[in-house]
Amino acid sequence: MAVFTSVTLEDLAPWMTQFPLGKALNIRGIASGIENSNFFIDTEQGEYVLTIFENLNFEQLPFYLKLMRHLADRGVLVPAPIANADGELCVALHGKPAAIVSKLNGSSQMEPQPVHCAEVGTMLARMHLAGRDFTIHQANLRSLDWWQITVPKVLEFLSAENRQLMQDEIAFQSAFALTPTYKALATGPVHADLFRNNVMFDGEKLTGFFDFYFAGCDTWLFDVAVTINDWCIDLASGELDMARVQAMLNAYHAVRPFTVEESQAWQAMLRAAAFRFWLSRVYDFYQPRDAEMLTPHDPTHFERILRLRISQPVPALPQA
Ligand SMILES: Nc1ncnc2c1ncn2[C@@H]1O[C@H](COP(=O)(O)OP(=O)(O)O)[C@@H](O)[C@H]1O
Ligand SMILES: N[C@@H](CCOP(=O)(O)O)C(=O)O
Repeated sequence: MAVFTSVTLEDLAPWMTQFPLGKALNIRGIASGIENSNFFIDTEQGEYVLTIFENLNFEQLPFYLKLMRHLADRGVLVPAPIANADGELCVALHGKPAAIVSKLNGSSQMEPQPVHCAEVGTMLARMHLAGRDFTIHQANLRSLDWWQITVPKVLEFLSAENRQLMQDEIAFQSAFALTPTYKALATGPVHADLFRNNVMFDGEKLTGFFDFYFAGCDTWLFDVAVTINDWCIDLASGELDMARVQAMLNAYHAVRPFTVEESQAWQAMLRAAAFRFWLSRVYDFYQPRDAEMLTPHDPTHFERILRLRISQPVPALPQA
């Protein structure tokens, strides 16, 4: 259950008067989700999502909410945060930061076909381009610096074989980040967690990306790699599905062409994207937060994917 802070219509009605959305008519909790308390709300203006942030604070939230607003204003399909009468996107409710965003239609597509992957590739490229003039900088908080701090904390929990894999990969990625090829990669705001459960579809039509709370500034190629490693694989084996890979990469490339340096970095970046989620899943598994709130994801899934991306050739990026 993902309503950690409960809100009634009586609580909501006076709070809502600061937003230009008319009267609140109905509120219902959203059961899925693991981080925050989420609600669908109906107002005189339409349907919205209210989120009460359980972990992020008032200093951290402007980056995420302003990025979503910036992207929405440029036609990227993401929930648009609604400002109150003072222009604020984040306002206290029951003493915690809260925001109202537009509701996306549809549901997550958990068994994607090439047509869905092409939609995601197109919107991802549009999102990267639209983020170029976003002026707030926040690093991806789950990138190399975090990996280097976190690896020593989890090594003791791993088998000798996996310890070796983790040490080899952090050494490889640390060295790769110093190369001219890596330094030539385009960067900007990225979603960094664009898994199947963070995108809405209405049939074959994408209606939006959401859950931006791992977003940060990083290489665009890392974002592509994270997305490919979830959307374009056989979930049981972790093997890439070529039809879905080609559909996503070609659609992305048609909007924002890949560069020569990105082609050179592609396999390393697929490894980085697998490594990032292997590490965070191992960390969450052995150092869980409030246990009753969180069923840790299976770390072996991304260990398997990492081994495959190291040992097998990866499909080339399209070239101009
Ligand atoms: N803007 C939105 N429009 C429609 N549904 C949404 C929106 N934001 C969240 N949801 C719904 O709420 C659920 C939980 O949201 P999520 O961001 O995954 O929560 P958490 O941050 O707690 O993990 C999603 O699976 C989705 O069904
Ligand atoms: N996608 C990550 C974990 C983040 O969870 P989310 O539900 O907020 O996307 C993983 O699979 O490890």
